Amino acid sequence: MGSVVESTNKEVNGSVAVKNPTVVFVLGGPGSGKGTQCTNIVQHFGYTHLSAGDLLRAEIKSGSENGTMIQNMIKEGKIVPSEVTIKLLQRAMLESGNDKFLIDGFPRNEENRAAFEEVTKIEPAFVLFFDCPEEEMERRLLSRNQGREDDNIETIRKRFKVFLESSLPVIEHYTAREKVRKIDAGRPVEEVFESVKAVFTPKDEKAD
Ligand SMILES: Nc1ncnc2c1ncn2[C@@H]1O[C@H](COP(=O)(O)OP(=O)(O)O)[C@@H](O)[C@H]1O
Ligand SMILES: Nc1ccn([C@H]2C[C@H](O)[C@@H](COP(=O)(O)OP(=O)(O)O)O2)c(=O)n1
Ligand SMILES: [Mg+2]
Repeated sequence: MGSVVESTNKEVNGSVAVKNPTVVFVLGGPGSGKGTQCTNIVQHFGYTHLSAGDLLRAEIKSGSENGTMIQNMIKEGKIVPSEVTIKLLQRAMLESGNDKFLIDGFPRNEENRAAFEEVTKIEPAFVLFFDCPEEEMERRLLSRNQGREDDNIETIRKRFKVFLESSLPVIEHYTAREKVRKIDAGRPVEEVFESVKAVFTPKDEKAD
């Protein structure tokens, strides 16, 4: 017997998908603090955190047939074809049993964005954008110490270039649709989270 959420799931393009999920895209440059703030949001607001980068790294570790391709692209700071990433996101959404998701680090380019919309028919509730100076992001990435193959200065420079050229246009797309909630992410973690909380708290629950 499935859970309540599973029993109301629907078919999209031949595969089962979560019915009417709430999706928030969490975007920002590498090292802007997406993962850190998502952990805080999960604790306070009951979302499931899905990091596209974490899902891709788990896919490499699992020894899947796409593993080598994903690993090479991540090392080069390039963006993996959306077909691969969207399948991982869809599977994780279903497995979570939840219907509220923070999708962290996706969509990272126009191809990601258009394909997700086409395949899932999901429109994000809003887009949380962590805006952080590049020098600060570089400092954070060089001291992240998670043993990531892409946290070296050569790959970091490539990732910054991809962010400016490919990811910022996605943020502009949603800005034009009034979906972007921009946060000054260059401040200490707790201060950034105060601003994040204000975005997630319904207006009628806010103190005057
Ligand atoms: N506001 C902040 N100030 C200082 N360091 C931060 C802040 N937010 C995150 N960090 C640190 O910076 C590094 C990158 O943060 P992370 O959340 O992994 O960013 P992203 O997912 O956007 O790459 C981590 O080591 C994290 O602990
Ligand atoms: N939508 C995505 C997200 C990440 N990737 C790949 C390419 C990115 O440079 C790496 C790392 O992404 P991740 O979000 O974990 O990196 P940051 O948290 O921003 O430092 O994964 C991707 O190909 N497509
Ligand atoms: Mg991250």
